Amino acid sequence: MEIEDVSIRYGTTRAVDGVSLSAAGGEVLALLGPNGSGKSSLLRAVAGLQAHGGRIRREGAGEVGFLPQDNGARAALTVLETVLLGRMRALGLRVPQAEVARAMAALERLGIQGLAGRMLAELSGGQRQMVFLAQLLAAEPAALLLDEPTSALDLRNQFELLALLRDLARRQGLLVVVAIHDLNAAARFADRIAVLQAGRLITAGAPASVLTPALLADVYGLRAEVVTGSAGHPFVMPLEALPRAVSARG
Ligand SMILES: Nc1ncnc2c1ncn2[C@@H]1O[C@H](COP(=O)(O)OP(=O)(O)OP(=O)(O)O)[C@@H](O)[C@H]1O
Repeated sequence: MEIEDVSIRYGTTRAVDGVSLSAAGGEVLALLGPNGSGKSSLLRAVAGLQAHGGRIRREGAGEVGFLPQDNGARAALTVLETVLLGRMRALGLRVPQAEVARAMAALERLGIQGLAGRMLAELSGGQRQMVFLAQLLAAEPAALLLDEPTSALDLRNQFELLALLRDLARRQGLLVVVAIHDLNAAARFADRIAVLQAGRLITAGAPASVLTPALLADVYGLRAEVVTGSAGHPFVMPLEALPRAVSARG
């Protein structure tokens, strides 16, 4: 995937400003940055859902799975498909067994096969988040664009999901681009980290080279220590919030 000089405006707001970035199948790229720094806008543009200046090229075939951030209805169904689902019982469940097995396998990968018969509306926020992830996985995409996929998940589910995504990247050559606020989760599971601030790409590279005290001060306004965790990944420990610099707010 090649993102070249991409800019996105909403009226007079410049949400993304001349971002260039490339990523390849087999890697997990984490998009970091403060609230309003342009992560979601950039992901939506890559997913083909957002008008933008510049160029975005995806090489190779294969579907792109996109998990949007908003917690509302996330089912990737058209209106017609949704209404047709209401006729499923009347029409008889004419989904081939192999497809049901594939869907169950996606649920099992996420450890939520036990939810298969439940109504979506009766699930918790985190359970729903996992269901929509299963929906993406079942489509066996070549690339996954995920906007804060772990925001509603407990610590264990966060860990398992990110580990699963990294495994899929490694074993199936999937490209995973994930916008995420948890710096330590990004450090643990991403091959590369790209940091946005006020729509601009500040830096991109290996977690250990990107997550420095200087960056945390400049971009997040935090005085922080960065230590090397036992797994060899950088681990960020915020110490205090620095006085807000007016120019640094998104
Ligand atoms: N539909 C919209 N109309 C107008 N402005 C928008 C719209 N969507 C986003 N913005 C603005 O564009 C900028 C970037 O927003 P975006 O959602 O891409 O940031 P983000 O990094 O994903 O933020 P967060 O971490 O809070 O999810 C912000 O200033 C935001 O207010």
